[in-house]
Amino acid sequence: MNTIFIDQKEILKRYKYIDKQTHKGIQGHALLIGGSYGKIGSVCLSSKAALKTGCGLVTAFVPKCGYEIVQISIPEVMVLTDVQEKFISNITFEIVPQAIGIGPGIGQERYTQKALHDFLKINTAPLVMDADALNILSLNKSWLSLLAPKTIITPHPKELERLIGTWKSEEEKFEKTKLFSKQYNLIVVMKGAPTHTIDGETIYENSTGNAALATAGSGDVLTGMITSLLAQSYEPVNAAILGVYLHGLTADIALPETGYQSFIASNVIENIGKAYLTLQNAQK
Ligand SMILES: NC(=O)C1=CN([C@@H]2O[C@H](COP(=O)(O)OP(=O)(O)OC[C@H]3O[C@@H](n4cnc5c(N)ncnc54)[C@H](OP(=O)(O)O)[C@@H]3O)[C@@H](O)[C@H]2O)[C@@H](O)CC1
Ligand SMILES: Nc1ncnc2c1ncn2[C@@H]1O[C@H](COP(=O)(O)OP(=O)(O)O)[C@@H](O)[C@H]1O
Ligand SMILES: [Mg+2]
Repeated sequence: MNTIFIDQKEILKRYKYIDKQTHKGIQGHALLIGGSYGKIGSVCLSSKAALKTGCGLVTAFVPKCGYEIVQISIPEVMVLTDVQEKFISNITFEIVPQAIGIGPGIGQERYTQKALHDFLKINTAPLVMDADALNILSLNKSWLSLLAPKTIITPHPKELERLIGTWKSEEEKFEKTKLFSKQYNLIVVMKGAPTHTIDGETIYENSTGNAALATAGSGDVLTGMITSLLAQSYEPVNAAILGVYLHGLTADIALPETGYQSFIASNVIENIGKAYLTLQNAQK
């Protein structure tokens, strides 16, 4: 098996410094599409995480009921709304994002499924798919062929099972996921403890993170972080690997202060800066 252990040394090979002359227009524009009535928090978490991971602009596309929630909870984020009040039914926008993350909290309404299908048919931006976007794909497996090469998917074990079916051993899980990655030319972020990112035959095993991450919304945050890195022009596989590494590192940094139990997804976002600083300090 071709497994690469992703530690700080491997990350420093991939991490890109900020150009002193940069501006928000070239730092990348990320679009996060998600949320439904009662789950607007997920897209708030993804959007804020995207900003804190360094892209220049973030727009959230949410159902109408999410408009004020996103505007008030994260004023830095721009908001576009669907025509429907409680769920997404028609994904249209005039902005040109450098990357899109779709799925957190989006639900599986029939109209949302159709909206996802129509979106996949026309989308050309680098894409991260998570949560209910993956569950919708599991219900409509023929749509997998609509995904552009190197689309990143970020399933937790249950979402992965819905996509590839059950496995009897860890070995079988890896074999089936590699086959799936090759069949559809996808990058699969197999979330777990630890998380493995699979790109065809290559497995990248992450070295950061701990059980404090077992908390609502921590995956939604990861989606925003990887989308942000994609928007900043990281190659998809490097966006996935670096996003997973920084995400885990936030929990390692926060653990002495929060303990396992009181760490929440917002603490991931709060500690992204410190996680980045470990990389900058290591290169001095
Ligand atoms: N504030 C908000 O708006 C939030 C909104 N959110 C949004 O809600 C939507 C539904 O997402 P979801 O992941 O909660 O539901 P679902 O896909 O049924 O999976 C749950 C089942 O999967 C399993 N499982 C999970 N992890 C596992 C592991 N590591 N290892 C093993 N098994 C694991 C476990 O199954 P069990 O073991 O119980 O059989 C568990 O019961 C989605 O759109 C999301 O973005 C949430 O992010 C929360 C915050
Ligand atoms: N025990 C654990 N150790 C390390 N990481 C974990 C652990 N439990 C969960 N995580 C991480 O937390 C995140 C959970 O994602 P997910 O299940 O999608 O959460 P949500 O949908 O609530 O946002 C993943 O990145 C996963 O790897
Ligand atoms: Mg999730």
